[in-house]
Formats: sequence, C-alpha cells, structure tokens
Amino acid sequence: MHSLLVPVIAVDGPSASGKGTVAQRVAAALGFHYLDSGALYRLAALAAARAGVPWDDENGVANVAQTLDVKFDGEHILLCDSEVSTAIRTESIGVGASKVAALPQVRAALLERQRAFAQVPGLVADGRDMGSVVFPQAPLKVFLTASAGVRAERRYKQLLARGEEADLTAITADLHARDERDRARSVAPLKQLPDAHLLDTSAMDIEAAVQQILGWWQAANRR
Ligand SMILES: Nc1ncnc2c1ncn2[C@@H]1O[C@H](COP(=O)(O)OP(=O)(O)OP(=O)(O)O)[C@@H](O)[C@H]1O
Ligand SMILES: Nc1ccn([C@H]2C[C@H](O)[C@@H](COP(=O)(O)O)O2)c(=O)n1
Repeated sequence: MHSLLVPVIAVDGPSASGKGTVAQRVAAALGFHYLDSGALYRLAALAAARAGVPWDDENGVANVAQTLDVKFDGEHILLCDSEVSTAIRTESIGVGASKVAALPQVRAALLERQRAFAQVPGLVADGRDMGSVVFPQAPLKVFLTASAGVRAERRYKQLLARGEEADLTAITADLHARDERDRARSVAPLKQLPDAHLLDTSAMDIEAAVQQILGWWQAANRR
C-alpha cells in the first residue's frame, strides 16, 4: 500500500508533555507502528557531535542526517551498530537536537526517512511537525500538552526514576528555552493546528490520555 494511504495518528506537542509515552501505548493498543521523530533529531545531533561537526553547521549536519546509519529495534536504537538509546536522551543532546532541528536542510534530510515509517496497518507518530509537515494527510491529529510546571515536574521525576541527577530549577529553565526555540523557528515550528484535537493532560493520567485518543480514533473511523 502506498504510504499516503496508510492511516496515521499524528501526536505533536512540547517537550515532556507525554507524547512518547502516550503515543507508544496508543500504537500498542491498535497494533500500529510507532515513530519517535525526536529520536531522529537527537541522533543527528549525536552523530554530528561524534563526527566533530558543529551544531550550527547547516550543510555539515544535513550531510550527517542524510547519511545516518541507524536501526530501530524495539527499545534499542543503534547508530553505526552501537547502542545509543541512552546516549541520545541526555539533556545536552536534547539541546543539540533542538538546535539542529531549526536548520531547514536538516529537516529536509530527515523528511523521507520519517515518512517511510508509514507502513500497514498504521502508524502513530510523535514530534513537533507530524501533523503540519510530515503527515499532513493524517486522519487524526492531536496536540498533546500540559502546563510548563507539570511538564517540568514529570521530567524531574522521570530522570530521578532513571537514577540520574535532576535539578527542577534547571529542568524548568531548559523546558522554557526548548519550547521557545521549537515554537519560534521559521521552519516547521511547533504549533496547534486548527484541525488538531487539543489534549491537555495537566490534570489527566496516562491511561485517560490514551483512552481519549483511542476514542477520537474510533469516532474518526465511524464517519
Ligand atoms: N498524563 C500523564 N500523567 C502523568 N505522567 C505522565 C503523563 N504523561 C506522561 N507522563 C510522564 O511524563 C514523563 C515525560 O513523558 P514523555 O517522555 O513521554 O514525554 P515527551 O513529550 O515524549 O518528551 P520529549 O518530547 O522530551 O521526548 C514520563 O515519565 C511519563 O511517564
Ligand atoms: N518532529 C520533530 C521532533 C523533534 N524535534 C526537535 C525538537 C526537540 O527539541 C528535539 C528533541 O525532540 P524530543 O525527543 O524531545 O521530542 O527535536 C523537531 O523539531 N521536530
């Protein structure tokens, strides 16, 4: 089936809003594939750093992004056959990802790689521009968000649970800076689309968020 005909649920939203957690559970419930598009920007930032390419070198990072040797294998992410699933989740690589993601050539270099994830029976894709640029034809678009305070608290607890050091003040400042960069950039900025359902989980648990998206999906397919 042509990838344009594969059903896609696009889940966009700011950092630490719960996109990855919720999108993966929705994908599992429907038996759909899952795309963590942020991981690709993180991989581009990590691969560039390892190759000595500065994050503001647009041509250089785009070349790295175009030629990324990456494999997704369940929880494992391999870059040039070495495990990087933890290395791409550091705060420093998150900042780098947000910087390289503002470069138009880098976004262009990753576009077809993201679209290739659209395979039968369907795809749940999370990121910042899933509904606006990568899968504008998606029959269901969700803008998943939560207040900055709630998101910072969740990220803080997530890092502690992983056994990492965490400083709530620094996390809050980083979230604000990343939100600002992701919303203000000229290409594919993070924004709520007019045809996206707003899901504010500030006072909602993970299961309720998953059920809400599954409900919207059922409703969209009854039409
Ligand atoms: N509705 C919710 N209620 C409570 N905790 C939540 C909720 N949604 C997500 N979380 C928790 O918040 C943390 C951040 O979630 P997650 O990593 O999925 O966010 P994200 O939007 O994918 O982040 P990023 O964009 O930075 O990759 C996780 O520990 C997750 O379990
Ligand atoms: N579709 C996407 C996905 C991610 N980004 C950028 C913005 C984020 O700051 C960075 C890391 O993403 P995360 O893993 O935190 O979801 O990548 C983007 O611009 N477009």
